[in-house]
Order: sequence, then structure tokens, then C-alpha cells
Amino acid sequence: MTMDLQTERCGVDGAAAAARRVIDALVRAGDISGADMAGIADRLNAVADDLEAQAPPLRDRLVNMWRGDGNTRHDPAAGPENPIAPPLAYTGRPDGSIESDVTLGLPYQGPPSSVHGGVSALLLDHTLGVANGWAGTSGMTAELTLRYHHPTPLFEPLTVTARQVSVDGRKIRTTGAIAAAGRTCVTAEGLFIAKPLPRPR
Ligand SMILES: CCCCCCCCCCCCCC(=O)SCCNC(=O)CCNC(=O)[C@H](O)C(C)(C)COP(=O)(O)OP(=O)(O)OC[C@H]1O[C@@H](n2cnc3c(N)ncnc32)[C@H](O)[C@@H]1OP(=O)(O)O
Repeated sequence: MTMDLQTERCGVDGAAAAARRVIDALVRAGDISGADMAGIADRLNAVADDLEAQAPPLRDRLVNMWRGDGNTRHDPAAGPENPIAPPLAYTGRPDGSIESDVTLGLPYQGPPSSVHGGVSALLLDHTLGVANGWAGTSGMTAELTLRYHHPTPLFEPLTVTARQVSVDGRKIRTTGAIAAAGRTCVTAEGLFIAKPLPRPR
């Protein structure tokens, strides 16, 4: 079953996707392109001025972000509303695990042509958290242990997976991995503590 964050698609998704394209194109172009970067900066600042002038009060937006009780749409890993999210889209498997297929580009680079280790940590932390939600018991990340087995390639399809392993009182243990072409690049073990934070209302 697919966890479809797109069902309540709203206008910001399209703008966020465009911003994602801009980020990718900027990192790709750098200062060795023929682009008029000063002019581009002026145009992007004009867009930001327009958005800032129309933004709602922060508290209203926070309440809006946390509406509903399910998955978030604004987070930096899977949020379609967030331009810094790739974004991941999850499918739940019958065995209780979840997976997401994603290809990452230059904005996520660490070592040459490879995914930044902190980006892998972000994607795995979030994916373990979603696996907990999928399994029915969620918590805050208390510990996240990562092992980087092989460089994680950019520009190639990656599979991010996670599965809740156990719930012992408030302690939730969850594992996950990032693989490329069937080879495991990163594995993660997380300890989560069930402690719901109040949603902004
Ligand atoms: C369908 C799908 C839906 C999906 C929906 C949502 C998806 C969203 C996904 C988002 C994903 C993104 C996720 C994120 O980004 S979560 C953001 C990153 N994490 C944090 O900011 C957490 C910050 N820390 C805390 O808030 C508290 O310290 C927590 C809540 C962790 C515990 O504070 P609390 O005061 O409640 O705990 P306690 O003192 O009563 O202790 C309780 C027990 O826990 C044990 N313990 C505690 N800490 C640690 C530790 N560090 N290592 C090992 N053990 C630890 C402790 O020994 C004790 O065990 P015992 O003595 O009883 O045996």
C-alpha cells in the first residue's frame, strides 16, 4: 500500500518542486556556466520578497503544518511542501516494512559523486520514524547508529527501507538501510522513545 502524501495536493507542492529544480540547476551551473548569476539572484530575491510579504503569521502556518494526525507534508525528507526534501515517497510492504525509491542529485553530494553522510542520516532517521508510524507506535529518536558500508552513489536509483523491530514499554527499536543496485550502502539502527509532543493548535 502506498502512503500517498499527494492526495491533498495543494498549490505549494508545485512551487516547491520548481524551487527544487532551481536548487539543482544552481548547484549544477556553479560559476563556470554562462548564466547571469547577478540577474538570477535579483529574480529569486523578487520571488522571496513576494512570498515573505504574503506569508501568514508563523503560528498559523505551524498549526496548518500539523493538521491531521498522519504523515507530515513539510518535513525535510519526504515533505512534498519542502523544497529541500528530495522528496521520498513511501510504500508499505505486507511484512510491515516500508520502502522508498529515490535518485539524488548534486545538492546532496558529499564525497565525489556520492551522497553526503549527513543526508543519508536524515533520510534514514525519517524513514525509521515513518516505519514506526506505519507499525502503529511512534517515538522521538533517542539514538541513531549508522554504518556506512560503501559510498552511496548520486544519479542512480536508491532504495531506502525501514522496519520496526520491537516495542518494549516506551522503547522502540527500528532498523533501516539504503541500497543501490542491490548493494547495501548504509545501515541504521534506531532507538526511539514513545513521547508524543503536543501539536501546535
Ligand atoms: C503512517 C505513517 C505515519 C508516520 C507519522 C510520522 C512520521 C514522522 C517521522 C519523523 C521522524 C523524525 C524523528 C526525529 O527527528 S525526532 C527529533 C530528534 N530527537 C530528539 O530531539 C529527541 C530529544 N530527546 C528527548 O526528547 C528525550 O531525551 C527523549 C524523548 C528521547 C527521552 O526523554 P524522556 O524524558 O521521555 O525519557 P526518560 O528519561 O523517561 O527515559 C525513558 C527510557 O528511555 C531511555 N532513554 C532515554 N533517552 C535515551 C537515549 N538517548 N539513549 C538511550 N536510552 C535512552 C531511558 O534510559 C529510559 O529507559 P529505562 O530507564 O526506563 O530503561
